[in-house]
This record gives sequence, C-alpha cells and structure tokens, in this order.
Amino acid sequence: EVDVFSPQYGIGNEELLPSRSTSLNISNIFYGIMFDAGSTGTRIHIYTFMQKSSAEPPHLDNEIFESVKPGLSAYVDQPEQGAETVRGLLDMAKQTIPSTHWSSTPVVLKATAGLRLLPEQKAQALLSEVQELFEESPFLVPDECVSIMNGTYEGILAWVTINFLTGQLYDQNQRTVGILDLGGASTQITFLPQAESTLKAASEKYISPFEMFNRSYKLYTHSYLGFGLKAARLAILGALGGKDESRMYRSSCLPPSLKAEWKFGGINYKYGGMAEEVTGFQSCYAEVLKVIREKLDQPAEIRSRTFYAFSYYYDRAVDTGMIDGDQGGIILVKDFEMKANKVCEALTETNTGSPFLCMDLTYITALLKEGFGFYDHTELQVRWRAYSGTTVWLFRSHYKTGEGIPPTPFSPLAGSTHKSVLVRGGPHQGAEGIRELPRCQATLLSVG
Ligand SMILES: Nc1ccn([C@@H]2O[C@H](COP(=O)(O)OP(=O)(O)O)[C@@H](O)[C@H]2O)c(=O)n1
Ligand SMILES: [Ca+2]
Repeated sequence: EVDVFSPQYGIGNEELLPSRSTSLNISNIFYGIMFDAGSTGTRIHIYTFMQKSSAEPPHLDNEIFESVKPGLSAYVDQPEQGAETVRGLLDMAKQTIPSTHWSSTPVVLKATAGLRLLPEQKAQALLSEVQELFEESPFLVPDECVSIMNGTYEGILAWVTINFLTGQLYDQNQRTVGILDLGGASTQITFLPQAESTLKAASEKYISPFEMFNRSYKLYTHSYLGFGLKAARLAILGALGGKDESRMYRSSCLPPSLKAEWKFGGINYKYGGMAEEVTGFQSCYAEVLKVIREKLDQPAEIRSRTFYAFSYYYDRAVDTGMIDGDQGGIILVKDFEMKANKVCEALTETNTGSPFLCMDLTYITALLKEGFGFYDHTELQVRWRAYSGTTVWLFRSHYKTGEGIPPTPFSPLAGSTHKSVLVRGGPHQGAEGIRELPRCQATLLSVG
C-alpha cells in the first residue's frame, strides 16, 4: 500500500506553508491542535494563527501535520494502547508550541467511521482514554471535543472545504461542486441541489439546511457506513462483522494463488483467491454488485453536476497511473472500469504486489455506476492528494470578540496558496459558521 501520509505530508513543509514575518508580538500568535481519528489512521494538525492587528482577522501562518497507522479502531480491546498512539502525536505539539501558549491552545479529536462501526461501549472506552490523556496534558480541552463526528457533518465539512478551495463560497455567481469522499470505513456524497425535485424526492434525513456567511444552504449529504474501501473489502469477502478468525474468505477479485491475512478493526482475517477459471473482472464485478445493489440512493441530479472525488478515489487513481500525483486530473467513470478490467484480467499472470487492487478498482467502478448512478461518461475531478491539511476551522466562541478579534466572519488566506481556512464566528453574530455545530466550543474540524 502506498503510504499517502509521507513524506510529502512531513513536518513543517516550508514550501507549502511559507512562514510569514517574524517581528511580531507573541501575543498575536495563537495555536490550535486538531486530531482526525480516521478508520485507517490518526492524524494531527497543529496550526499557528497570526493576527497582525486588531483590525484584521487572524491568518493561518503554519500547519504541521503528522500521522500514525493504524487508526484508533484497531485498538478496540486495548484502549490504553490506542491512546498511546495519540500521546506520541501530542508530544509533537508540545515540542512545537511554546509553553507559554499551552494553556490557551485548544485540542480537539474527532473520530470518523472506524469508531462508528465499533460497539458503542468500546468506542467510548477509546474516547475516554483519549479524553483523559488530553486532560492530563497542559493544553486546553474544551467540552465535548473528543467525540465521534457524525457522517452528515463529515459530508457538510468536506463540501464546505472543497467549495472554499474552489472559490465558490465567496463568489457572487456561486456554482458549487459536489464531493465524493471514499474513506476506509465510510463514504460520503454531498452536493447542493438545484432542482426542487431533488429536495422533494430525498428523505429528510439527507437534507441539511444551514447558514453560512449570510447565505442559506440546503445540502444533500448522505454518508454510508460500511461502504468505505476497506470495509467494502470485508463485505465483498463476506467477512463484514465476522468474528471467526480461522475461516478463510475467498473472492474472485483476488489472485488465485493468494493466501494471506489482513487486520482491520482489530480482527485478523484470512483471505485468498479462487480457481483461475472464475477469477477476473466479470465475476469480480458480479461479486461486488451484491454488496452495492439497491443499497444506495440515486438522486438523478448528480448526473448533471460537477463532482470532486478524493481520498481512496484519488489514491487508487494515482496508484494505477490514471492521474499524476501532483496535478491530479479528470477521470471518466468508464476509465475506472477500464482500469479495473485490465488489472483484474491480469490477476492470474502477474503479482502486482497489491492483491486488492482489482477488488478496489472494481468496487470504485460499481459504487459510482450502480451505487450512485453516475454515467459511464461522467467526469470526475480527481484533483487533490485528497485534501490533507485542508481544514475548516469553525470557531464558536472560543476566541471571543472583545478579545481583539473583529467580527469579520471569514478570513481566507489572502494571497496564499495554502489550502486552509479559518472560519470564525463570534457569539454576537447570529449566524456563525455553521449552525447546529456540536457543542464543542472551539470546534475545529478537519474533513480529511
Ligand atoms: N488528512 C487526510 C486524511 C485522510 N486521507 C485519505 O483518507 C483515506 C482514508 O480514510 P480514513 O482513514 O479517514 O477513513 P474514514 O474514517 O474516513 O472512513 C485515504 O485515502 C487517505 O489518503 C487524506 O488523504 N488526508
Ligand atoms: Ca476520513
């Protein structure tokens, strides 16, 4: 597997993040620590914000990123050990942030689908350990800031981020784009419906009304738990939820001679291929369809809208040379199918070193076509190395007005190519960032 987190996501990537200015009063600098506890890894983002004058909103000055694998959910029965992985990352924050600022630096951890899939008690045990660790640390731990983020919120945040990055949020003629995020354990589709019929046809659960920067939005966002790439592998193998570690799970999407083990969510799975005659794209696609068919919503409008696809869509497209890792590119749904076909048909001859590649590409193809209902010729923008480091900060009232920050609701990084944004809303502003935020005071959320 390609480790997407290194080295390009290394510490203090100066080029990506030109550090600005030096001769500033230290009181104009503040920090924030955010953990993204994903199903495949835990990541820390350490932010430095700078406010040049009280007349200006703060700017993001620097970001430090690091990650560890596996994710917290791998420590389902060893919550202390899980928290230890977080400690390692938190120590990095201590080395980076001056001790004078520790007690005013909020630390937040938001978990996604890996923890959503665990029995509630086990997920809570992991979060409690992390909460304890944070409380023992010198940093500020706002209430309810160590928690599982729900899938709806995850989808909204990704949408806000991408549309900020593509300039749509502050464009007069707003033409927002939809997003497709394929994580390890869940997948999200989010877009802003233009057709009234889309809103009418959709179940209310998937329509999220909110206000942001004095505009009202009604997003369609649907998160599918268990439909992330890694969870889908288990579903395809018929092993999802299976606890029998001695059983051998087989699939026509795997090399016939393969016999291997794979650990996910703390469980060890044995898996392997089938006879050569039944290996290949046709039979693999049929297998994959069983886990997808009639399981997903198909809003008709998506076929005429632009979507940005990232995370594993991006990773697999780069792995197979469909797009350039730096530039990204446009991929047609049928390109994924052609690539899947090619990789799966070669399963019996070559050992690609990546036994799941055929299954992954076939799953992506089926998810797009049969799951969401995209056309073969639908174009997807697969631009970013996911959008690591792209973070939306939603400040509630932590940095209160009256403490030198003016009521400017929105502060993109003027003149910077950096892909982050600080969104703040003071308590006196009726409509801060996004309504119905979890009651975590300085809500700082990465949507990666
Ligand atoms: N900062 C981040 C975080 C995750 N990712 C991508 O997210 C995918 C893994 O998803 P995940 O571990 O967050 O799983 P979920 O909990 O979102 O289902 C991989 O494709 C990573 O490359 C990223 O590109 N940048
Ligand atoms: Ca994720």
